[in-house]
Amino acid sequence: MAAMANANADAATAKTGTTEEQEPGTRRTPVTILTGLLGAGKTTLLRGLLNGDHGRRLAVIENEFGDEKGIERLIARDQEGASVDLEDLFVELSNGCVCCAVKDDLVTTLEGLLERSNKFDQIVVETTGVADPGPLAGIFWLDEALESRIFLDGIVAVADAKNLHRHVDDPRKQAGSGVVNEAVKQLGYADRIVLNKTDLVDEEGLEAARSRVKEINALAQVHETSYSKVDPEFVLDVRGYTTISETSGHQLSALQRELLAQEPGQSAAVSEESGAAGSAAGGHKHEHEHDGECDASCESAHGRHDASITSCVVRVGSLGLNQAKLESWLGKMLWEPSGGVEIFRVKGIVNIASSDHVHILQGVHETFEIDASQEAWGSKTFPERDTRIVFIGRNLDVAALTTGLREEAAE
Ligand SMILES: Nc1nc2c(ncn2[C@@H]2O[C@H](COP(=O)(O)OP(=O)(O)OP(=O)(O)O)[C@@H](O)[C@H]2O)c(=O)[nH]1
Repeated sequence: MAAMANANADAATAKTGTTEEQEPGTRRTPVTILTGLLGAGKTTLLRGLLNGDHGRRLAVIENEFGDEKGIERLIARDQEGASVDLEDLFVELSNGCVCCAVKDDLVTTLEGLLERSNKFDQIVVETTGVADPGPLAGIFWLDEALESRIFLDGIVAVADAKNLHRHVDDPRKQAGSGVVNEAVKQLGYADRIVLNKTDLVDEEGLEAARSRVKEINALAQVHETSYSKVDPEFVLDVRGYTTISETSGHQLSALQRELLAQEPGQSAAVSEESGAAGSAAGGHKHEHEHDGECDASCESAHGRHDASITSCVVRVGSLGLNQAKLESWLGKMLWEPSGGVEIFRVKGIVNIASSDHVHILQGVHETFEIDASQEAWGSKTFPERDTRIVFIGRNLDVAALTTGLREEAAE
């Protein structure tokens, strides 16, 4: 509990740019997105969290299937399981796309909920019925300028070790099949993966599940569980998207270690620790603008996917990059991808030629930001200028990404 209070105090401090004590009621509330296929163990995990002795008061927001086909109702439950009025927030989730029409509603409603109630320290959004957590992540990873009272803490995926292969390598959902593989996508977006139901597999089966998870997502920390028993901190204190000024030196070093642990140009091993990263206060995110309706790019976020989702790390050594060019290249990669490429998650340490400071790149779905950290190149943690970017996505071609970065983003 103490850790949480401190973390929130830090966040409030960073946001106002002062070291003053936070005003009561001004702290930002973390939002956790909980994803995973039916039966993987999400409810078991939630039950454990709601009954857990971690000191956080959780609001769980889940979809309630309504009478009308395709319409679900979001309800919140507090620690005692009592449902909390969400002002009849109805959201069309049937196609998994909440990125367009309901973005503002959802955020406003959650903020309203927080205004009215000091009952919650953290919100967990369970995404049953939403195959694709990407658009939700984009919604909750809000711009500092919005003065939002909520922030995205992390995406947690629960996977069933016994059935992982059956879902992830479903022959009906392979490359070129034109069918979305939700299981792969959920793992691809995750910051933390709870590899559950380990009691139902032998060591060989577990190893196979473990390595398949790592192939898909090299960045996420993975915890193997039976009955979703995890340390609450593992899923509730991810800080996966916090701004750099909210990020401790420890976390930044963790990100550095994480990136260093990855071999260039291939699917990488899962790191020991996941660091939070982001931008300095005052940085701004680059978002793909939608105009209220589901457009073609929105369609691509939930329409046709295959199972060719992996992670890779792109390195360009000491080559100095130009921030504007890098932003423009990333915008192109994220918003106008070609050749079947789709990037879910991007995270890295970047050498911007014009700056002495280590820059951090952070992106999810169609939103990204690059900003200076307080660390300078030449420090113990960052002795040499060196760019390392991890991409998680579909049809990634590490050679093409490296060439693109070299040719289009160099100073
Ligand atoms: N053997 C075994 N059973 C488990 C484990 N975790 C959960 N279960 C059981 O699996 C079933 C599904 O678990 P839930 O937690 O309801 O899964 P869920 O992801 O919430 O499922 P939906 O609500 O349908 O999306 C329940 O009967 C659980 O008791 C586990 O680690 N091992």
